[in-house]
Amino acid sequence: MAHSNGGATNAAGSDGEAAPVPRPLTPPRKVALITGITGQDGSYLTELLLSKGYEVHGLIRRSSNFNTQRLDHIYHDPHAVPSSPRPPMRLHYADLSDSSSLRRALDAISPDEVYNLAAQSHVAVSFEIPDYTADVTATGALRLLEAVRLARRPIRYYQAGSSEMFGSTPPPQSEDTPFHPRSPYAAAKVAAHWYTVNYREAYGLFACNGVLFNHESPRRGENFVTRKITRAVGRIKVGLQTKVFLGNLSAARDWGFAGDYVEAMWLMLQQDQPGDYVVATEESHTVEEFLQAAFGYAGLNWKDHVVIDKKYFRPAEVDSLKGDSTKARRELKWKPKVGFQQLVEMMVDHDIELAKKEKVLVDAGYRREDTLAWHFDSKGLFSVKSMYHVLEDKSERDQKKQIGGSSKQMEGETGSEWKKLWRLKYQPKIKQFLWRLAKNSLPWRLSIQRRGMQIDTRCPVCWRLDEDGGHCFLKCKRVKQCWRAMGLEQVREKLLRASNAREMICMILNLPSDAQGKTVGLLWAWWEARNKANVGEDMKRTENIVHRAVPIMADPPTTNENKETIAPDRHRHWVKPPPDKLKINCDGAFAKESKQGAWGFVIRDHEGNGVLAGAGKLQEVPNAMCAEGYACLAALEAAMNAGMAHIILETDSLCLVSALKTGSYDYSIGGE
Ligand SMILES: C[C@H]1O[C@H](OP(=O)(O)OP(=O)(O)OC[C@H]2O[C@@H](n3cnc4c(=O)[nH]c(N)nc43)[C@H](O)[C@@H]2O)[C@@H](O)[C@@H](O)C1=O
Repeated sequence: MAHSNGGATNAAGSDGEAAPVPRPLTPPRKVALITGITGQDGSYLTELLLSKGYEVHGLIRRSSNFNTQRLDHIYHDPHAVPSSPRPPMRLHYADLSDSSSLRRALDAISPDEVYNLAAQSHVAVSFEIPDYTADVTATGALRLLEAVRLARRPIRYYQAGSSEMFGSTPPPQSEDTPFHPRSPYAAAKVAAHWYTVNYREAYGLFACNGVLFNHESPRRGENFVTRKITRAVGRIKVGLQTKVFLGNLSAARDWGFAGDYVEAMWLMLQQDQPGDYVVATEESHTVEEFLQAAFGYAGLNWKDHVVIDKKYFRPAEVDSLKGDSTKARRELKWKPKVGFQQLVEMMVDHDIELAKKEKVLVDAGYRREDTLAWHFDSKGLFSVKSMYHVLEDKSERDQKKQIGGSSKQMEGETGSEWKKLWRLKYQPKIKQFLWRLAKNSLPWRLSIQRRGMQIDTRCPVCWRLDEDGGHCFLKCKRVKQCWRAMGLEQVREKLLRASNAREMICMILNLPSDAQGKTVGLLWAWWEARNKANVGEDMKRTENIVHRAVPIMADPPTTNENKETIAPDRHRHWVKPPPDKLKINCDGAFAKESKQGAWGFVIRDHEGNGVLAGAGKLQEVPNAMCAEGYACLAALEAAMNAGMAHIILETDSLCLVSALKTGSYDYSIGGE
């Protein structure tokens, strides 16, 4: 198909007289980016694009659990086959509520086509979390459009619209039918629709809206009515359940097969001109008719099993949807392949098979109520200690992957170097400095530039060469004078052989104590002097730096063994941890109305000095306990990453404390 604007085809300019331009034998494969790739439509679209030779990239949100089940059959962990060529499908972290993450993703992936399928897509849920729905579904689309507009190359954009936008406007609904949304979800989709039209008209973007009517499949989420029904049919058929609770049975929908609908999305982006298209089967059925078809196909009578529950009625309902997809059929040459009855049968067949597998487990003795279980403990009980070990294990494995497997261990690395570091008897700020040095996270000028800031990258001391860690501490003309003045030239030469900062710190930790003290003193004193020079002050003379290094290396152990560490009133005063331990205080907050929350933690040493802190926001939190739990998890993860082994965890959530200590959890807290 031809591309008038922003297509992936390369313009190979030729005026008839120019020498022929050598071309690759096979055209480069097109690159697509999909938001919402882990959903039903994302997985079908990924399969379709891969079958057409595309390289497919998906954006996923950072969250504490993975929900990539629908992609498991396609996705190959790049670590598992490190030598294979560029895998055709890859996942990246980004979030529709964060513009900068979208910009970075587009820069890194440089796609030809972007499919925006991500949304908070449950209509009933949107009444409970309206502003989150608006942020992701409407403003998220706007953020992505803006990123597409600012991208370095033309990109074709698809916006997933919804028949819900028609709301109370009577059927049949076509591209010319006015919108009358009946839920926060539908209103957000209308906004995203018009943002897309506006970016097309204002900036000439190749941007299309697909107004898709309900589309289902065996991959449909289990809280949408069709899948809820077919799951119930399967479980009732094999004897795992007897009743299913539903809301309004008279609502009518135009239900098609998701696998057919993703083809329409793709076709829209292959046209000469961008446009908006209704995608529908043009056949409408009520929820009751769906029930009849599904239960009837399984030889059951739905009336024996369905119970009406008011809780599933919505504050405002969309009564009747039936699409008119004439335009898509004419211009895209698209039509659905799977009809209503075939769709119902496909879903019921799938869910009966699924229920049979469940039954096997139940018959084998797994018949018990769902409980929270800690997978890493044989009894399923959670403990902070086991969590620490799990995280430590993971971090070890990740590091091995990064350095190419266990055979390439770094010099001196035994996995215990962090413990060694935190046990050193220097002041906490110096230990923290060493840790940041090992993690390459000190703000050398080259590092700042790599994070996107335009600055002069030359060393602020010698002004000759670019400043990175190696230059700053080992190679700068002036720092070499300090090493020599302290009689540490041999140590410097040894450190120069380290292949990275972490290896250098390992070497320092393994030095004899006298040389180690001098080295640490010098590094710290040099860093202090360099920081002053960096903000325009005069650079200190060598003898001043050496003079400053001496008290650091001679700093006595900062133990507090004789001081009282337990305050009389434990509930009112923060109690310092003992000298060989660090204390984590964490807390979570939760707003019931918005289901939003926040977490934070601070880690302090035995003198009360803050060593590490963190905080963040949470979306869609079901209850306060979850926010507390998240705070605890974030703090432990941070402590583990920093190699802090001896820690005390303190939280004000009695419920969490009791869950951690006993492994049981009071379910009534979340009201669920
Ligand atoms: C095109 C559009 O399609 C979907 O939105 P939806 O039409 O709301 O889909 P649904 O399966 O949640 O509801 C269909 C009808 O079924 C009624 N209904 C009765 N009893 C239950 C019930 O128990 N659960 C549910 N979920 N619905 C029930 C409910 O009141 C409604 O009238 C989303 O993909 C959306 O993202 C989208 O864009």
